[in-house]
Amino acid sequence: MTPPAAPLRAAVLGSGSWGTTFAAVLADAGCAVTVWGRDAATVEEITHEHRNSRYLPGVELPAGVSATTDPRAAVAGADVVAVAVPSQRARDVLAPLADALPDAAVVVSLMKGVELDTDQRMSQVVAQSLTIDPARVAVLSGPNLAREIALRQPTATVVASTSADTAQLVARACASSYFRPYTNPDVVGVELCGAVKNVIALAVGISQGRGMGYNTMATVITRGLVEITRLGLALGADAETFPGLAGMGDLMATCASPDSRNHTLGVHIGRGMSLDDAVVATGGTAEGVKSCRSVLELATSLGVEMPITSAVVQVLHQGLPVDELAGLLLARPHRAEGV
Ligand SMILES: NC(=O)C1=CN([C@@H]2O[C@H](COP(=O)(O)OP(=O)(O)OC[C@H]3O[C@@H](n4cnc5c(N)ncnc54)[C@H](O)[C@@H]3O)[C@@H](O)[C@H]2O)C=CC1
Ligand SMILES: O=C(CO)COP(=O)(O)O
Repeated sequence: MTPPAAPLRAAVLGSGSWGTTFAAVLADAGCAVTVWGRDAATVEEITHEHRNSRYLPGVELPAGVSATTDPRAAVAGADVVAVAVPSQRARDVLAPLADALPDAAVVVSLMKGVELDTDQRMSQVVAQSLTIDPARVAVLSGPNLAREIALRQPTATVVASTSADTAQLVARACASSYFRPYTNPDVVGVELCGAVKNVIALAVGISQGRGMGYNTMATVITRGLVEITRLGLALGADAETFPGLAGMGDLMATCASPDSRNHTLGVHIGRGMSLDDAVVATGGTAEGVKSCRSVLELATSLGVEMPITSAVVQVLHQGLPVDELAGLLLARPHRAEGV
């Protein structure tokens, strides 16, 4: 009889809402998990009280999750390292760990952003800053609002990697009775879906903040998916990814849920709040605020048209009055539907 496989050891970098929730997912799937967090009080609370009251109030964490403020200790001996810090901070967090990462470890990005300045996707940032083969990197993305998962409500996700072995290892590490991973070799498509849906959720939030209803929401979501698809195809993604969990699935969850920070921030903007005030009122990381600019830059460099993304950039960063947004989009030349 073959002995049962040894439990995997996992590290999670980032003790915010998704990092802490994913640590619980990994523990429920049978991994021994260490979370790295910057904040000593949060680290203490996770380890000794099995809670993270700042980011996941009311949620009890599995006993198999402990935490440390030392990132090198967190990754020591890990088979799987998950990264859940704000995208724009990933490079600073990871680069000092390049010589601490175990040789056989795979790294999974949980982040949904595109780096400003370089316009790189997070899997590219991960591989570069840790100086590892991209085949050791995976991306996990899907309709995965942290709070629902922390309450163990069922959902599915996509684990993408250019290496089937890497994707399967990450899927094995996180699969449980409430969390179902599907693997996909299309890293570019899965990753773009996760980053750009945040921009579309901002646009939906803005329209709802202006009092618009479901027709507007459905129009923005549907044409938003067209924009995401257009950019993805220009970058070599697989067309089948976009109607899947990482594409349509995540768009639906993020654009519909009041738990989404991007959606919520958009509502504040739609109601007339300044960007600075909306960031504070929303709390947590709303990746679309920064990534809308890098996504638009990427699209422009490829000659890809992204009118909703462009309108969000204009409202958030270039002073376009919110009540001119709809007119701007609807005044565009008429065309045939489709990508
Ligand atoms: N919350 C969610 O439902 C989901 C979030 N994500 C993605 O996960 C990533 C992390 O998001 P959340 O955990 O939700 O954010 P969060 O705002 O809840 O937590 C962010 C964490 O990063 C830490 N942090 C902030 N600045 C930092 C810095 N300069 N250096 C190191 N750490 C820093 C904070 O202390 C905190 O622990 C984002 O890319 C987000 O798009 C993906 C799926 C679901
Ligand atoms: O990515 C998410 C759900 O899949 C979370 O969305 P927000 O980052 O907008 O909260």
